[in-house]
Amino acid sequence: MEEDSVLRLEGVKKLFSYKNAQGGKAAKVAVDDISLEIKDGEIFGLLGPNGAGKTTIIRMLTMLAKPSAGNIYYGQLNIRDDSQKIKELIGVVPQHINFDQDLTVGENMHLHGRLHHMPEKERVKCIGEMLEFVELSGRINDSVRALSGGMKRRLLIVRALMHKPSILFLDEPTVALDPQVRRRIWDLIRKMHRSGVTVVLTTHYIEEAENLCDRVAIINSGKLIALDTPKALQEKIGSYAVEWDNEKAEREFKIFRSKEAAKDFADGLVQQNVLRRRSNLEDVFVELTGRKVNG
Ligand SMILES: Nc1ncnc2c1ncn2[C@@H]1O[C@H](COP(=O)(O)OP(=O)(O)OP(=O)(O)O)[C@@H](O)[C@H]1O
Repeated sequence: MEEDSVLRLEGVKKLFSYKNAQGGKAAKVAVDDISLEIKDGEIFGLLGPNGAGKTTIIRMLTMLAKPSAGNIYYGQLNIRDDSQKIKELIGVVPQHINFDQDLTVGENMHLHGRLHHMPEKERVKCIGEMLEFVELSGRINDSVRALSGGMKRRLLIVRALMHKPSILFLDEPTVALDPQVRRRIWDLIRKMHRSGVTVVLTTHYIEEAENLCDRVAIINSGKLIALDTPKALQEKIGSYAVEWDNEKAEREFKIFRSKEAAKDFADGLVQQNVLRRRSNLEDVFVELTGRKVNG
């Protein structure tokens, strides 16, 4: 175990059993033997396409689902024996907004605080601070229904911070938000991170993983394909890319280790719309899996 590790997965597996169309028994391996460590103070990303197994991993880490095999440790604590203690350490931001829409902003926050056994005085103080943190102080008495999508998401994030967890999990924190609102959420995640929280998030947005994460685990079909800093992952496959349109007007690309090799290749191409650029995490994903993250 690494010294600065706060969370460790050892051979974690999740199998879902279900009935197939013929009424027979079938099983789906959603998470397949994943081992990794998350370090204190990092922003760690689980990147993969829809159905890769990211949500299932987060659900096991936050004890909403039990692993079929393997172990999960928070420091010395094990999710099987120490779930109560671990619940106090973690905050969870679900993928879907799950406020009580008939309650106000303040009432929803109080509800969450009561679930964590926070006394009223502490709740009032904390809610004031949290709403200020996300510039929603003026909305405390408004119905949650009246907030924009971006505001609801900011509120969802600070609600998960009320009991002062040291690790925050966010499942697709910016899904379905427009680019401007997405950037605002990124700023909020960075701000929380600067205040000392370790962040674990899932995403299928390449840009999100590249911009936000210190390290990224690439997940495909339940398996861990690669894990490193975005820069190191890019450098592993080669830092330079050339792309062009093929005969069917589809984009193709090739990766190179040197700028000169990329330039020579690009200069020799007769195809349309030739572009030279730096490689990115999408290229890493395609090189390693043969498929696109979002396609
Ligand atoms: N309760 C379940 N029963 C059967 N199969 C399931 C169940 N939950 C998830 N799966 C399957 O497990 C696989 C992984 O799903 P999961 O939701 O973890 O993926 P994901 O990477 O989070 O994708 P998304 O971003 O779409 O949520 C998928 O093939 C999914 O259909």
